[in-house]
Amino acid sequence: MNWDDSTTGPDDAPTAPGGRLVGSFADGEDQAVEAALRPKSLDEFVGQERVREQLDLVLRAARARGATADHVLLSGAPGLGKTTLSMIIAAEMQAPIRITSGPAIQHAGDLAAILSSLQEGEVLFLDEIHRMSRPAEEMLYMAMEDFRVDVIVGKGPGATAIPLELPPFTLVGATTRAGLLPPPLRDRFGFTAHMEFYDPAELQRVVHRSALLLDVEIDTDGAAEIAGRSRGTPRIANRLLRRVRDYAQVKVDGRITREVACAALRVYEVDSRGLDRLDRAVLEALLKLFAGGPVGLSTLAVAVGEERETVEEVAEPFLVREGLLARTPRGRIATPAAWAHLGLVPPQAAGGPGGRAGQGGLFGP
Ligand SMILES: Nc1ncnc2c1ncn2[C@@H]1O[C@H](COP(=O)(O)OP(=O)(O)OP(=O)(O)O)[C@@H](O)[C@H]1O
Repeated sequence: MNWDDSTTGPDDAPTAPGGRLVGSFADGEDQAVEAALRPKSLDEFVGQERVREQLDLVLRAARARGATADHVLLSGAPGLGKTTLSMIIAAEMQAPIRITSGPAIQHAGDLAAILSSLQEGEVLFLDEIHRMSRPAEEMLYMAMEDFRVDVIVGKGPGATAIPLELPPFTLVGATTRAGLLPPPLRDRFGFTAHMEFYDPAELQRVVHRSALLLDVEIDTDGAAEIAGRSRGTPRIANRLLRRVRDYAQVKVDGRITREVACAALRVYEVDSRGLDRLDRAVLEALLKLFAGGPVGLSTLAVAVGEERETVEEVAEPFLVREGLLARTPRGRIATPAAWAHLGLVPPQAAGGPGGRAGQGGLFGP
């Protein structure tokens, strides 16, 4: 996704309907299986060629110098492999890793406790670093630069700062919103990588790799079909693979072909472009009720019976990224691709209200 901070939010923010198959945040089941599916080295990590190459250099050079690697900032949408990459950094540096997140660090003292217990060379993975509290963030500046923090003891005029030396460590910060990071924090990272959405060929490799680890038989077309519906995100690819595997086990002989993948994903209502029921409901309302727009967000939300925020934060980012919907100052409008995807004819072309063309194969053969 063009994870453009100004126009998009997480595509399955907390308002998302529960258990969304194409949501990019990890659910309980994901967390249970993700450990088994995570690549353990840079060589195993699929795609993101430039990031991999640059990171490889950073880590090799640090290893050759016998030094701790520079701090690394990883930005990109959820499920693209930021946690995985942080673990790989630790593995490649043969260092232990400590995992925490911005929301877990509300007080500077929370951060001081973590920092003061780090071992030399340890990797500290700080997920959602943009959600850390301000005082903790300021403490981090000094820790990153000078490997030192000032612990404030007492309150008011009697408060004193006790300097605390820290062992050299590597901070790996992860954020979905690099634009929200204050520049002084961003500037303290020696290496910054933006993770892009994966192309279908890369996702196909992710699916094949995971199928092998899960002991699932899948052919090239079956993997391509799952990859094409995974919204550029390995986490979604792995989740769709597991659901298709269920279908293949119960309905056929366990082997995943294109036909099996299409039939399974029809059951789960994930269409050929990776849209789910909510995404299509928004598009259908826009096309059928409002002739493709422009229509205001609130009106559109009422039409689909969802909260405004759900439409804006859950459905729209992917529709915008796919070039199916545009946000304009006058309201939401559908693009020609949206008409084509739902197999409908725009009013101008039909010479009247939007008409139905032959129903395109929304879910594949
Ligand atoms: N490049 C990759 N190659 C193979 N598998 C990958 C890759 N990137 C991610 N995955 C798989 O996708 C899943 C999600 O990855 P990960 O947890 O690292 O994402 P994330 O960006 O940290 O997400 P979040 O921001 O929600 O924590 C993992 O199971 C991992 O195995």
